[in-house]
Amino acid sequence: MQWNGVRRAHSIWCKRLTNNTHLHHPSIPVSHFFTMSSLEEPLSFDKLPSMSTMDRIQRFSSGACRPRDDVGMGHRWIEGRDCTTSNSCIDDDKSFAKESFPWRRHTRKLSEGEHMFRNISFAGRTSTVSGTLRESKSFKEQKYSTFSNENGTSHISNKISKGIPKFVKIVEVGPRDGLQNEKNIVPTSVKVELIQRLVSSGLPVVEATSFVSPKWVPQLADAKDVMDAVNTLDGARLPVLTPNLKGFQAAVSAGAKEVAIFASASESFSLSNINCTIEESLLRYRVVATAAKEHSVPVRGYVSCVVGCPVEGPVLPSKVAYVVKELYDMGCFEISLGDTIGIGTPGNFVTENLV
Ligand SMILES: CC(C)(COP(=O)([O-])OP(=O)([O-])OC[C@H]1O[C@@H](n2cnc3c(N)ncnc32)[C@H](O)[C@@H]1OP(=O)([O-])[O-])[C@@H](O)C(=O)NCCC(=O)NCCSC(=O)C[C@@](C)(O)CC(=O)[O-]
Repeated sequence: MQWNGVRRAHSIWCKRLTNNTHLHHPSIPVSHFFTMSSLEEPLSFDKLPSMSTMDRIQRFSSGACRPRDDVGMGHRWIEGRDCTTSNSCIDDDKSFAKESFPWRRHTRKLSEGEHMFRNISFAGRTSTVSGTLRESKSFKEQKYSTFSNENGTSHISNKISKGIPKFVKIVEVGPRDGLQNEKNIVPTSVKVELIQRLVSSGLPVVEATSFVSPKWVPQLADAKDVMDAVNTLDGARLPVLTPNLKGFQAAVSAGAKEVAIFASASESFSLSNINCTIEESLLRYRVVATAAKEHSVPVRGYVSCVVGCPVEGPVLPSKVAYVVKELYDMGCFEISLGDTIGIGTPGNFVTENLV
């Protein structure tokens, strides 16, 4: 599978950046994407027919432990705390406790009542979330669990095998999503080379950068220079994030041929990430979408926190559906559903009646 090829072909830089690849199912305009870590489920898609039911459940459940070799730089997978092998998460957990906790892509199980204390950094802004798992917003209280009985297991198993797409579209977002939280500024030339290599590896879509406020995301302040250098690359689409009209105009001036707008299904996440409510963001994005239409620039849409939010906990599907419909009505040709904090497992999706 292409994913394997990408991981093998590149240096540790690229390995880490494939941690930020988003997968899209192309057969419907509204597609699901889950931000995957390096040896996550995509690697197993092609192997699924030969896997036993229990293998499938383990691979797709939140209890799976990531072998140390497969942990990308800076992306620690801390689930599976019960592991006891030399590849176990126990060591990871110790160092995990010492390091700062980027808000995205990390989850870990805490015992009931254990204190949760996180520095959550949304693109340059850091806030602290603290509480215990007994508190009302905890995922545990909200019945985030994987099925463990036989009926549940076979139900998930059936769902998984029926739902496996025949084709998976990879949207590589490493140069943008992978870099945006890096403290040390990566030189523009390195970013450009990274994009060139990702494109030459055969990836069809490589999100190149963001035309966002440099005050919020200093790492991507060179968006114009990056785009100037890569906008003539053949062989892949190179969308860029645009949070508002200003960003859209700058992107188009720099030669961007596709843009992405990014809303959230969680009010708190929207405020933290783009400093406005969901409704305000949709107003902005309508303006961007209209301008994009005038310039014949395709617009991808993102909806973040479709399973849960680091602040609010579980997110209702109806909230997700609302934002998706708005983006769809604006003209987004594709909408990615983002499991932004990496908690989505087959048994983890909240149904309206559980909340
Ligand atoms: C949305 C804003 C701009 C609001 O930021 P704000 O501070 O509320 O906006 P503002 O309009 O008051 O502008 C503040 C300053 O930024 C400037 N500014 C304003 N817009 C731009 C722009 N486009 N390009 C360059 N500069 C800009 C503007 O000109 C002004 O400059 P000043 O007058 O102070 O010198 C800010 O919050 C922002 O840039 N946020 C971006 C955050 C971000 O990039 N987050 C990460 C991406 S989202 C994500 O990762 C989720 C996703 C997509 O991966 C999906 C998933 O995984 O779930």
